[in-house]
Amino acid sequence: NNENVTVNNENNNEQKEELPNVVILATGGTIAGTGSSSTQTTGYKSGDLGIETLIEAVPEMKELANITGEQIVKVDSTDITNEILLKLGKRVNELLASDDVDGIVITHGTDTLEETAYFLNLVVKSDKPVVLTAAMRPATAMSADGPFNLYNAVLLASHESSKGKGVLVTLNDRIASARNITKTNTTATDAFKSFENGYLGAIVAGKPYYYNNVERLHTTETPFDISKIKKLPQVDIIYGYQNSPTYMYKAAVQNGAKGIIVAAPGDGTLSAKSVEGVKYAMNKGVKVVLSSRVGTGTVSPKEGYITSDSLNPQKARILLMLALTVTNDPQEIQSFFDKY
Ligand SMILES: NC(=O)C[C@H](N)C(=O)O
Repeated sequence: NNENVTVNNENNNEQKEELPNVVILATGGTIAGTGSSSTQTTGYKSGDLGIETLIEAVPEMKELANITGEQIVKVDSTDITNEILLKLGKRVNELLASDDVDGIVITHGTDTLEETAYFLNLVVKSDKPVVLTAAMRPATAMSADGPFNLYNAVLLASHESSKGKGVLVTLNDRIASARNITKTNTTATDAFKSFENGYLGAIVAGKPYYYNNVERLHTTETPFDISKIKKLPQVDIIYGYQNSPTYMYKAAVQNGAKGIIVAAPGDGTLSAKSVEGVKYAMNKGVKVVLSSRVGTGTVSPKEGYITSDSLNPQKARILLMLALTVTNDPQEIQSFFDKY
Protein backbone atom coordinates (compact mmCIF):
# COMPACT_ATOMS: atom_id res chain seq x y z
CA ASN A 1 0.00 0.00 0.00
CA ASN A 2 1.71 3.15 -1.21
CA GLU A 3 -0.80 5.63 0.11
CA ASN A 4 0.13 8.08 2.84
CA VAL A 5 3.75 7.06 3.16
CA THR A 6 5.63 9.83 4.88
CA VAL A 7 9.33 10.16 4.21
CA ASN A 8 11.74 12.81 5.39
CA ASN A 9 14.85 13.60 3.47
CA GLU A 10 16.69 14.29 6.70
CA ASN A 11 16.12 12.91 10.13
CA ASN A 12 14.45 15.54 12.27
CA ASN A 13 17.49 16.83 14.14
CA GLU A 14 19.07 17.61 10.78
CA GLN A 15 16.14 19.79 9.68
CA LYS A 16 17.36 23.33 9.30
CA GLU A 17 15.41 25.86 11.37
CA GLU A 18 16.05 28.72 8.98
CA LEU A 19 14.61 26.88 5.97
CA PRO A 20 10.90 26.78 5.12
CA ASN A 21 9.06 23.47 5.41
CA VAL A 22 7.64 22.16 2.16
CA VAL A 23 5.50 19.05 1.78
CA ILE A 24 5.49 17.24 -1.56
CA LEU A 25 2.27 15.36 -2.31
CA ALA A 26 2.81 12.82 -5.06
CA THR A 27 0.00 11.53 -7.25
CA GLY A 28 1.83 9.72 -10.08
CA GLY A 29 2.08 10.79 -13.71
CA THR A 30 5.01 10.82 -16.09
CA ILE A 31 7.20 12.64 -13.60
CA ALA A 32 7.13 9.29 -11.75
CA GLY A 33 7.07 7.28 -14.97
CA THR A 34 9.52 4.59 -16.03
CA GLY A 35 10.38 3.27 -19.48
CA SER A 36 12.55 0.39 -20.61
CA SER A 37 15.23 2.60 -22.20
CA SER A 38 16.51 6.16 -22.01
CA THR A 39 14.97 6.95 -25.38
CA GLN A 40 11.48 5.66 -24.58
CA THR A 41 9.22 8.71 -24.28
CA THR A 42 5.81 7.14 -25.02
CA GLY A 43 4.14 3.96 -23.81
CA TYR A 44 6.13 3.97 -20.54
CA LYS A 45 4.65 3.16 -17.15
CA SER A 46 3.11 6.31 -15.71
CA GLY A 47 3.17 6.85 -11.92
CA ASP A 48 5.55 3.96 -11.30
CA LEU A 49 8.03 5.57 -8.90
CA GLY A 50 7.23 6.46 -5.30
CA ILE A 51 7.74 9.82 -3.63
CA GLU A 52 10.95 8.62 -1.92
CA THR A 53 12.57 8.07 -5.31
CA LEU A 54 11.44 11.46 -6.63
CA ILE A 55 12.95 13.20 -3.59
CA GLU A 56 16.19 11.20 -3.74
CA ALA A 57 16.63 12.18 -7.39
CA VAL A 58 16.81 15.89 -6.50
CA PRO A 59 19.05 16.28 -3.41
CA GLU A 60 19.53 19.97 -4.37
CA MET A 61 16.04 20.65 -2.97
CA LYS A 62 17.46 20.26 0.55
CA GLU A 63 19.22 23.60 0.11
CA LEU A 64 15.85 25.28 -0.45
CA ALA A 65 13.58 23.70 2.15
CA ASN A 66 13.05 20.96 4.66
CA ILE A 67 11.23 18.42 2.52
CA THR A 68 8.61 15.91 3.56
CA GLY A 69 6.84 13.65 1.07
CA GLU A 70 3.51 11.89 0.99
CA GLN A 71 2.10 9.55 -1.60
CA ILE A 72 -1.56 10.45 -2.15
CA VAL A 73 -2.12 8.06 -5.08
CA LYS A 74 0.07 6.55 -7.80
CA VAL A 75 -1.89 6.94 -11.00
CA ASP A 76 -1.80 8.28 -14.51
CA SER A 77 -3.61 11.61 -14.28
CA THR A 78 -6.42 10.34 -16.49
CA ASP A 79 -7.34 8.21 -13.46
CA ILE A 80 -7.68 11.15 -11.08
CA THR A 81 -11.29 10.88 -9.90
CA ASN A 82 -13.53 13.30 -8.01
CA GLU A 83 -12.82 11.23 -4.88
CA ILE A 84 -9.07 11.77 -5.35
CA LEU A 85 -9.64 15.51 -5.93
CA LEU A 86 -11.51 15.73 -2.63
CA LYS A 87 -8.89 13.71 -0.79
CA LEU A 88 -6.09 15.89 -2.17
CA GLY A 89 -7.92 19.15 -1.48
CA LYS A 90 -8.70 18.15 2.08
CA ARG A 91 -5.11 17.06 2.72
CA VAL A 92 -3.74 20.34 1.32
CA ASN A 93 -6.03 22.36 3.60
CA GLU A 94 -5.15 20.19 6.60
CA LEU A 95 -1.41 20.63 6.00
CA LEU A 96 -1.58 24.37 5.33
CA ALA A 97 -3.53 24.93 8.55
CA SER A 98 -0.39 23.89 10.42
CA ASP A 99 2.26 26.47 11.37
CA ASP A 100 4.84 23.82 10.53
CA VAL A 101 4.01 23.84 6.82
CA ASP A 102 5.05 26.79 4.65
CA GLY A 103 4.19 25.50 1.22
CA ILE A 104 3.03 22.52 -0.79
CA VAL A 105 4.21 20.95 -4.03
CA ILE A 106 2.07 18.46 -5.90
CA THR A 107 3.51 16.14 -8.52
CA HIS A 108 0.90 15.15 -11.09
CA GLY A 109 0.41 13.77 -14.57
CA THR A 110 0.19 16.40 -17.28
CA ASP A 111 -2.96 15.14 -19.01
CA THR A 112 -5.39 16.46 -16.41
CA LEU A 113 -3.05 18.65 -14.37
CA GLU A 114 -4.96 21.80 -15.24
CA GLU A 115 -8.17 20.29 -13.80
CA THR A 116 -6.62 19.44 -10.43
CA ALA A 117 -4.76 22.76 -10.34
CA TYR A 118 -7.94 24.75 -10.99
CA PHE A 119 -9.90 22.66 -8.48
CA LEU A 120 -7.32 23.45 -5.79
CA ASN A 121 -7.28 27.10 -6.89
CA LEU A 122 -10.97 27.21 -5.92
CA VAL A 123 -10.93 25.16 -2.70
CA VAL A 124 -7.62 25.81 -0.91
CA LYS A 125 -8.23 28.01 2.12
CA SER A 126 -4.80 29.54 2.62
CA ASP A 127 -2.53 32.08 0.96
CA LYS A 128 0.54 29.86 1.39
CA PRO A 129 2.01 28.65 -1.91
CA VAL A 130 0.59 25.51 -3.54
CA VAL A 131 2.54 24.57 -6.66
CA LEU A 132 1.81 21.79 -9.14
CA THR A 133 4.47 20.36 -11.36
CA ALA A 134 4.81 17.49 -13.81
CA ALA A 135 6.94 16.14 -16.62
CA MET A 136 6.49 15.32 -20.27
CA ARG A 137 9.36 12.80 -20.27
CA PRO A 138 9.49 9.86 -17.88
CA ALA A 139 12.10 9.78 -15.11
CA THR A 140 14.15 7.20 -17.03
CA ALA A 141 14.43 9.28 -20.21
CA MET A 142 17.48 11.16 -21.44
CA SER A 143 16.95 14.87 -20.61
CA ALA A 144 14.02 14.04 -18.35
CA ASP A 145 12.29 17.31 -17.46
CA GLY A 146 10.87 16.12 -14.13
CA PRO A 147 13.79 16.72 -11.73
CA PHE A 148 14.33 20.40 -12.62
CA ASN A 149 10.59 21.02 -12.67
CA LEU A 150 10.37 19.52 -9.18
CA TYR A 151 13.29 21.64 -7.99
CA ASN A 152 11.61 24.76 -9.38
CA ALA A 153 8.31 23.84 -7.75
CA VAL A 154 10.01 23.57 -4.36
CA LEU A 155 11.75 26.89 -5.02
CA LEU A 156 8.37 28.55 -5.64
CA ALA A 157 6.66 26.81 -2.72
CA SER A 158 9.36 28.04 -0.34
CA HIS A 159 9.39 31.62 -1.61
CA GLU A 160 7.54 34.50 0.11
CA SER A 161 6.80 36.11 -3.26
CA SER A 162 4.63 33.13 -4.27
CA LYS A 163 2.11 33.82 -1.50
CA GLY A 164 -1.44 34.95 -2.22
CA LYS A 165 -1.29 34.28 -5.95
CA GLY A 166 -3.59 31.28 -5.97
CA VAL A 167 -2.47 27.83 -7.02
CA LEU A 168 0.59 27.91 -9.26
CA VAL A 169 1.85 25.58 -11.97
CA THR A 170 5.46 25.37 -13.08
CA LEU A 171 7.06 23.53 -15.98
CA ASN A 172 9.93 24.66 -18.22
CA ASP A 173 11.03 27.48 -15.88
CA ARG A 174 7.70 29.25 -16.22
CA ILE A 175 5.22 30.21 -13.53
CA ALA A 176 1.52 30.11 -14.38
CA SER A 177 -1.77 30.58 -12.60
CA ALA A 178 -3.88 27.42 -12.34
CA ARG A 179 -6.72 29.48 -13.88
CA ASN A 180 -4.92 30.08 -17.15
CA ILE A 181 -2.57 27.17 -17.80
CA THR A 182 -3.48 24.44 -20.27
CA LYS A 183 -1.81 21.51 -21.99
CA THR A 184 -1.49 22.19 -25.73
CA ASN A 185 0.63 19.36 -27.08
CA THR A 186 0.47 15.57 -26.75
CA THR A 187 4.18 14.88 -26.33
CA ALA A 188 6.42 17.96 -26.62
CA THR A 189 8.23 19.22 -23.53
CA ASP A 190 6.85 22.74 -24.09
CA ALA A 191 3.28 21.39 -23.97
CA PHE A 192 1.98 23.87 -21.39
CA LYS A 193 0.83 27.34 -22.31
CA SER A 194 -0.77 30.08 -20.31
CA PHE A 195 -3.52 32.08 -21.96
CA GLU A 196 -5.39 35.25 -20.99
CA ASN A 197 -2.86 37.31 -19.05
CA GLY A 198 -0.03 34.94 -20.01
CA TYR A 199 2.41 33.63 -17.47
CA LEU A 200 2.69 35.11 -14.02
CA GLY A 201 6.43 34.96 -14.27
CA ALA A 202 9.55 32.92 -14.81
CA ILE A 203 12.32 31.28 -12.84
CA VAL A 204 15.72 32.60 -13.80
CA ALA A 205 19.04 31.71 -12.19
CA GLY A 206 17.32 30.08 -9.24
CA LYS A 207 15.01 32.99 -8.50
CA PRO A 208 11.30 33.54 -9.18
CA TYR A 209 10.46 36.69 -11.14
CA TYR A 210 6.77 37.63 -10.98
CA TYR A 211 5.48 40.07 -13.61
CA ASN A 212 1.70 39.66 -13.74
CA ASN A 213 -1.02 39.57 -11.14
CA VAL A 214 -3.93 37.18 -10.99
CA GLU A 215 -7.13 39.17 -11.50
CA ARG A 216 -9.60 36.32 -11.01
CA LEU A 217 -10.55 35.41 -7.44
CA HIS A 218 -9.18 32.23 -5.92
CA THR A 219 -8.48 30.22 -2.74
CA THR A 220 -9.62 32.24 0.31
CA GLU A 221 -11.79 34.46 -1.92
CA THR A 222 -14.21 31.72 -3.05
CA PRO A 223 -17.23 30.30 -1.15
CA PHE A 224 -16.33 26.64 -1.79
CA ASP A 225 -15.78 24.61 1.36
CA ILE A 226 -15.01 20.96 0.67
CA SER A 227 -14.28 20.02 4.28
CA LYS A 228 -17.66 18.30 4.68
CA ILE A 229 -18.26 17.24 1.09
CA LYS A 230 -18.13 13.49 0.47
CA LYS A 231 -19.17 13.47 -3.18
CA LEU A 232 -19.10 16.09 -5.93
CA PRO A 233 -22.11 16.41 -8.23
CA GLN A 234 -21.68 14.70 -11.59
CA VAL A 235 -20.94 17.10 -14.43
CA ASP A 236 -20.30 15.78 -17.92
CA ILE A 237 -18.82 17.36 -21.04
CA ILE A 238 -20.51 16.99 -24.43
CA TYR A 239 -18.64 17.87 -27.60
CA GLY A 240 -20.29 19.91 -30.34
CA TYR A 241 -19.52 19.17 -33.99
CA GLN A 242 -21.18 18.87 -37.39
CA ASN A 243 -24.07 16.40 -37.32
CA SER A 244 -23.83 15.97 -33.52
CA PRO A 245 -26.91 14.16 -32.12
CA THR A 246 -29.18 14.99 -29.16
CA TYR A 247 -29.00 11.59 -27.49
CA MET A 248 -25.80 12.33 -25.57
CA TYR A 249 -27.67 14.97 -23.56
CA LYS A 250 -30.37 12.43 -22.75
CA ALA A 251 -27.77 9.83 -21.80
CA ALA A 252 -26.02 12.32 -19.49
CA VAL A 253 -29.27 13.24 -17.75
CA GLN A 254 -30.38 9.61 -17.46
CA ASN A 255 -27.01 8.70 -15.95
CA GLY A 256 -27.30 11.24 -13.16
CA ALA A 257 -25.57 14.36 -14.49
CA LYS A 258 -26.48 17.47 -12.51
CA GLY A 259 -24.57 19.65 -14.92
CA ILE A 260 -23.41 19.55 -18.53
CA ILE A 261 -20.62 21.51 -20.17
CA VAL A 262 -20.95 21.96 -23.91
CA ALA A 263 -17.59 22.03 -25.71
CA ALA A 264 -19.20 24.07 -28.47
CA PRO A 265 -17.59 24.52 -31.89
CA GLY A 266 -17.16 28.31 -31.67
CA ASP A 267 -18.32 31.12 -29.42
CA GLY A 268 -20.70 28.78 -27.56
CA THR A 269 -22.55 28.08 -30.80
CA LEU A 270 -25.08 25.25 -30.86
CA SER A 271 -26.50 23.27 -33.77
CA ALA A 272 -30.29 22.87 -33.91
CA LYS A 273 -29.94 19.32 -32.58
CA SER A 274 -27.65 20.45 -29.75
CA VAL A 275 -30.21 23.12 -28.81
CA GLU A 276 -32.79 20.33 -28.56
CA GLY A 277 -30.46 18.36 -26.27
CA VAL A 278 -29.61 21.39 -24.16
CA LYS A 279 -33.32 22.30 -23.77
CA TYR A 280 -34.12 18.70 -22.78
CA ALA A 281 -31.44 18.79 -20.07
CA MET A 282 -32.45 22.25 -18.82
CA ASN A 283 -36.09 21.17 -18.55
CA LYS A 284 -34.94 18.34 -16.28
CA GLY A 285 -33.24 20.90 -14.00
CA VAL A 286 -29.74 20.11 -15.24
CA LYS A 287 -27.47 23.16 -15.42
CA VAL A 288 -25.86 23.61 -18.83
CA VAL A 289 -22.78 25.78 -19.39
CA LEU A 290 -21.62 26.80 -22.85
CA SER A 291 -17.86 26.55 -23.25
CA SER A 292 -15.84 26.21 -26.43
CA ARG A 293 -13.72 23.51 -28.02
CA VAL A 294 -11.61 26.20 -29.74
CA GLY A 295 -9.00 26.35 -26.99
CA THR A 296 -8.68 30.09 -26.48
CA GLY A 297 -11.03 33.03 -26.18
CA THR A 298 -14.04 34.07 -24.14
CA VAL A 299 -17.54 32.74 -24.78
CA SER A 300 -19.73 35.85 -25.00
CA PRO A 301 -22.85 36.14 -22.78
CA LYS A 302 -25.99 34.48 -24.22
CA GLU A 303 -29.54 35.21 -23.10
CA GLY A 304 -30.96 32.20 -21.25
CA TYR A 305 -27.66 30.35 -21.02
CA ILE A 306 -24.75 30.13 -18.61
CA THR A 307 -21.44 30.74 -20.40
CA SER A 308 -17.96 29.69 -19.28
CA ASP A 309 -16.13 33.00 -19.76
CA SER A 310 -12.68 31.86 -20.95
CA LEU A 311 -12.65 28.56 -19.08
CA ASN A 312 -12.07 25.60 -21.36
CA PRO A 313 -14.55 22.70 -21.02
CA GLN A 314 -12.47 20.66 -18.57
CA LYS A 315 -11.99 23.64 -16.24
CA ALA A 316 -15.63 24.71 -16.65
CA ARG A 317 -16.56 21.23 -15.41
CA ILE A 318 -14.52 21.77 -12.24
CA LEU A 319 -16.15 25.12 -11.52
CA LEU A 320 -19.68 23.88 -12.25
CA MET A 321 -19.22 20.90 -9.89
CA LEU A 322 -18.18 23.25 -7.10
CA ALA A 323 -20.84 25.83 -7.96
CA LEU A 324 -23.53 23.15 -7.64
CA THR A 325 -22.36 22.42 -4.08
CA VAL A 326 -23.52 25.91 -3.06
CA THR A 327 -26.32 26.96 -5.43
CA ASN A 328 -28.75 25.95 -8.17
CA ASP A 329 -29.44 29.50 -9.27
CA PRO A 330 -28.25 30.03 -12.89
CA GLN A 331 -27.51 33.71 -12.27
CA GLU A 332 -25.36 32.94 -9.27
CA ILE A 333 -23.58 30.20 -11.21
CA GLN A 334 -22.94 32.71 -14.01
CA SER A 335 -21.50 35.14 -11.47
CA PHE A 336 -18.99 32.46 -10.43
CA PHE A 337 -17.90 32.04 -14.06
CA ASP A 338 -17.53 35.82 -14.29
CA LYS A 339 -15.38 36.00 -11.13
CA TYR A 340 -13.21 32.87 -10.83
N1 LIG B 1 3.09 13.60 -19.14
C1 LIG B 1 2.19 12.97 -18.39
O1 LIG B 1 2.25 13.06 -17.19
C2 LIG B 1 1.13 12.18 -19.10
C3 LIG B 1 0.51 11.06 -18.32
N2 LIG B 1 -0.34 10.28 -19.18
C4 LIG B 1 -0.32 11.55 -17.15
O2 LIG B 1 -1.07 12.48 -17.31
O3 LIG B 1 -0.29 10.99 -16.09
